[in-house]
Amino acid sequence: MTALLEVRGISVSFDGFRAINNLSFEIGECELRAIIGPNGAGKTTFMDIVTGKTRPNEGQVLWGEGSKSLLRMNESQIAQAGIGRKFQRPTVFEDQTVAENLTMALSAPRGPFSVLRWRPSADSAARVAELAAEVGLAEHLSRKSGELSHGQKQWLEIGMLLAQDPRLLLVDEPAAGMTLAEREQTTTLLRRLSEKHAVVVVEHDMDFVRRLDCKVTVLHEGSVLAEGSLDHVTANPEVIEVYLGRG
Ligand SMILES: Nc1ncnc2c1ncn2[C@@H]1O[C@H](COP(=O)(O)OP(=O)(O)OP(=O)(O)O)[C@@H](O)[C@H]1O
Repeated sequence: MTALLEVRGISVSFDGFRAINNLSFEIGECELRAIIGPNGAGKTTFMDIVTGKTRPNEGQVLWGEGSKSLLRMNESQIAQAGIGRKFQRPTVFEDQTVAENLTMALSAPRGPFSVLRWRPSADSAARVAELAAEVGLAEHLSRKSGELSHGQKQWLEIGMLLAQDPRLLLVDEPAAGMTLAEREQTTTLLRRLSEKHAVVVVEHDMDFVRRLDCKVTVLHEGSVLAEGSLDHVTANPEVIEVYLGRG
């Protein structure tokens, strides 16, 4: 399998503290992966490096068929290359409807100036309806986003990311603040998305990770401690020691 994203031996230090320490990671096209690890393991810093927010001191971050170096691109170039990131807190425009938020997201790849000239078309309306259906919001297109539940806002934001047609989606702690029913719908959504996109989910909630039913990467002190099925990694004594033993 050729990797879609390949991270080789990255390290980053903040004031002499090694937050990421010789970390290597690979994900293939249409693969679903969960990243777990205790607080401070380096999960957020890892995503910051992939999306260009933080530059590593060492290592390589390679993308796509041509193994292009993401380290030569800025954050917006990386997003346009096909990496979408969803932060933990939803950042939808609360005064706009679901349809308006999705429509704005569709216009985004055309760049900041073209957004001003961009006008919704029949095609874009169809795409907005398709995106809403994909994230379970087909019935809510005309609702103000501020009226949605926390989980629905998270799905809307995922829909907004999908509008840019990313090849890789990075999703940070989606389960936080969700009801059990919303968490279950979110695992179903993420599994379905991974049929067409690579998806990396950083998550603390073990029941959520179990339902994702995918390969798990355990980070600890900025390195990969274990990798494999959830049952495999949770049987690893080192993982139990550093991670599960504290929970
Ligand atoms: N900009 C920064 N300056 C200094 N230290 C930082 C910076 N960013 C992260 N760190 C440190 O790097 C380590 C890794 O942090 P990171 O946020 O990546 O961990 P995490 O696995 O995402 O943790 P959590 O599960 O709590 O979100 C932590 O010890 C953190 O304090």
